[in-house]
Amino acid sequence: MEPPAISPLRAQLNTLNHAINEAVTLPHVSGTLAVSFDDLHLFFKKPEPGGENSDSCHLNFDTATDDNLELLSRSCDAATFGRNNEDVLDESYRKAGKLDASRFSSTIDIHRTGLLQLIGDHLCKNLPPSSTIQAERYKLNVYGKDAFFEPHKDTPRGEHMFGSLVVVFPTPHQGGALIMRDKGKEWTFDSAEAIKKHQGPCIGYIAFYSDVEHEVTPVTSGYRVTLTYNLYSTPSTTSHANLREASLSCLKDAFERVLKDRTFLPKGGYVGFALQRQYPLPRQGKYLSASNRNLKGEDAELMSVALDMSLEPTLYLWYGQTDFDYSNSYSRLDGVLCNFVPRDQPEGESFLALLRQAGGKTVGTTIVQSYNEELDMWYYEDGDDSDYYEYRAVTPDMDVSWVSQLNDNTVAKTPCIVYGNEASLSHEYGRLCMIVKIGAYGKRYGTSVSDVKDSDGISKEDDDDNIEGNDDEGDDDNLEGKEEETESEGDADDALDSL
Ligand SMILES: O=C(O)CCC(=O)C(=O)O
Ligand SMILES: [Fe+2]
Repeated sequence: MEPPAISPLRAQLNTLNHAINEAVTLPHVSGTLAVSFDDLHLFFKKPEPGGENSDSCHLNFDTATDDNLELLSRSCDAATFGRNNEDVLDESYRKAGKLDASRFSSTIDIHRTGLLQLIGDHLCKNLPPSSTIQAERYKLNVYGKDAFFEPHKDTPRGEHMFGSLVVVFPTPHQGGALIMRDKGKEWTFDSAEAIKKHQGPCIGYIAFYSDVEHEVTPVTSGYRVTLTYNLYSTPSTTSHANLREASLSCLKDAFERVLKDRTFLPKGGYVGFALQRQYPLPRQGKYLSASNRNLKGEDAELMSVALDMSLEPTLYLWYGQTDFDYSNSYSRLDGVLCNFVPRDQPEGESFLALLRQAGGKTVGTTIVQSYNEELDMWYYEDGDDSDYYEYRAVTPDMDVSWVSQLNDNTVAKTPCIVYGNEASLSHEYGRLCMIVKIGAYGKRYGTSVSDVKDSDGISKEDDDDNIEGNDDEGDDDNLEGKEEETESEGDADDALDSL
């Protein structure tokens, strides 16, 4: 059977989706960096059976002997990792030694090496020039023969943590490559080889978004010593993007083409994008940060383009509804959009009802019809052949046309067992979506946000109740930065308290 014709709306949404996929940026950066001999000193505490009065030892990574490194290795504790909310010691998953930050001192000053600018140029292109990146020293890891670390994602330690940095010291070794996997792609950084080729004192480095899965392959000889850092970006208070025009233009062109097309949502509406990367969420009961400038890679580009075009992009957590109760009605609610992180589901209560009570917006998907020539009929792309516009007993707060779909039942949490490098603290990864408000044809592009609000063809009711544009100058606690919303903020707070 011939594949069914794609509806004009789906074709337009696909144009945007392709442009986003084209905008993909590498989620990591790696290489070697020349440093001075003086940057390579390490002081560490040798363990004493009794504890406290342990001797201090010293080595320089440029000249360290096997004996020096063996002593360092013996001074380490066995490295644990996070499995859900527990720190676990399991040598079938992670075999390595580690020293906590309080047990060693290194002379390398990462903020002085120029490495953070380089990382920022690759991973935080959207940050305004005034923003800075901070590297928080985390742990020293020592991998002897056969040591390794199985695939995991680094545990998020705050909303503004965007990445991880691994510095590899120049000790002779083989194996211990770092492999990263992301969206079906794989990259390997063999720091041992890279360092071998470098003349003079150097370090190997690799920085990546911390939601990128990574592993360390077994070391086959020598000692591999790494220093890890958590990377944070400061929330910015200046106007949005600093993206290079070249990388933006493709996505912007696609947006412009679609918006100029009079058949694309002629009366206006909402368009949804599943964000490509995962982000640390604030703790339960807190509002999502308005720090949408801390988005990563292609998500940052999408946000920048939408802001640039005055499209009122807003970030939400999406809770999908999968268990429809058709016996009750023909209602078709696809899910709820929340700008807060809900508390856990109390037993026996309807989670979606609670989300709604707390201020979540119920969402239906705009029906996209396609024509099948062979059968000479129109059908609904999502396979639902009931005409739910007629039967929909519960009207969703809004209909969204999805450019890219979020499908999981609940997407606020990384599903199943979470392997991290530390037991989860107050943050966990969540998937977000961005909803963009599109004005009616003739009033959508080049109009200011306030023009769009008043006359975009979206019903007044929608304007009042639904998505309010995020105040981009908002601070961490999102709604506190939203001046117009004091009433609903209070409501939402009360409702959250009752969760
Ligand atoms: O030592 C390394 O190369 C990576 C360590 C790591 O992935 C971690 O500590 O989370
Ligand atoms: Fe890691």
